[in-house]
Amino acid sequence: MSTVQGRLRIAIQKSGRLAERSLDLVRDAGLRVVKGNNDLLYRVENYPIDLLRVRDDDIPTFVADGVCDLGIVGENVLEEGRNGGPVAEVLMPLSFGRCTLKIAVPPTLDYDGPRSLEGRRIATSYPRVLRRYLDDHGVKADIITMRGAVEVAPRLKLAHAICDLVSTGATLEANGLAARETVLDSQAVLIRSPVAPEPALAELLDSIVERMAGVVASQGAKYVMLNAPRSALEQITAILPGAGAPTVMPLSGRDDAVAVHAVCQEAVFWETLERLKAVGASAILVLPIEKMM
Ligand SMILES: Nc1ncnc2c1ncn2[C@@H]1O[C@H](COP(=O)(O)OP(=O)(O)OP(=O)(O)O)[C@@H](O)[C@H]1O
Ligand SMILES: O=P(O)(O)OC[C@H]1O[C@H](OP(=O)(O)OP(=O)(O)O)[C@H](O)[C@@H]1O
Ligand SMILES: [Mg+2]
Repeated sequence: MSTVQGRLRIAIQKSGRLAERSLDLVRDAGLRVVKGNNDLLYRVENYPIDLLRVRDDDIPTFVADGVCDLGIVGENVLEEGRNGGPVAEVLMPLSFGRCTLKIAVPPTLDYDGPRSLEGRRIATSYPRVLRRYLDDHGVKADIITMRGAVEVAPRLKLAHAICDLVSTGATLEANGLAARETVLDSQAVLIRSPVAPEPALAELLDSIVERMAGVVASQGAKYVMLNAPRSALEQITAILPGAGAPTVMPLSGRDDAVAVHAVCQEAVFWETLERLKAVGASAILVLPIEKMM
């Protein structure tokens, strides 16, 4: 049973790359968050829920141990936290905090695949994930663990290579390093404790998870309305991304044309609209979707 009587707890990053989007997700799920006088704990005023704001490294353990019922954390941190102890269940990817853990090297290192790392020193904040990668590739190398500023290690002659998170690649470029191997693709995920909440809170927990799933599913989803020649209906349905079966309605005074309404689960690009027009669609309207259950 969860350690806090009468209230659920959600662990989110206090400050950093995931902090704002995590709070947005919680708010979009209908939780009214109020800042207390305690910076560590925010309260939710319309449900018995608290938000625990911590360093992201602590989130997997808090959730695995049942100190928190849910948590939002990067897959990279979750993987690094695996130590044979209890694990949190990954409920869903959240489509933010996307980055890739990569091995990068300076131009002075003659690189020809992971074997080139044999006997070298590699600096990283993810020693466990890197060790697993090296073992999988049969490479023996020394790992130097650094908390931050990993990218300066080769310049300081602390290491021959680094293994660090990359998103735009600007940090690597600024430090004259080139990405060579992908160790892990990562994004933020929602995790759930293996420790059940107290029975009175179980239903609330499930409904919060379901709401968050709805918020994530509606991100990027669009409601598309258009008029189409009846004869082009099949082509139009095929072009609409992730639309399933659209609603088709008659247009008054027109036997040859219909109105089509569809929820598109995947991104609708300008190219999509151009292709729709090319097969005869007109009066195309694309609306954002707020929530989806
Ligand atoms: N450049 C990036 N682009 C997108 N997501 C990133 C990037 N760098 C990191 N992330 C993701 O955001 C998470 C948090 O990154 P941040 O830099 O805020 O971590 P931190 O410095 O370890 O923070 P904390 O103080 O909470 O320990 C990372 O673990 C990763 O999942
Ligand atoms: O490929 P880029 O877009 O340049 O992003 C990569 C950088 O982002 C992260 O650090 P962050 O900026 O979060 O700072 P930190 O090192 O203090 O965590 C990561 O550790 C890299 O240094
Ligand atoms: Mg951290």
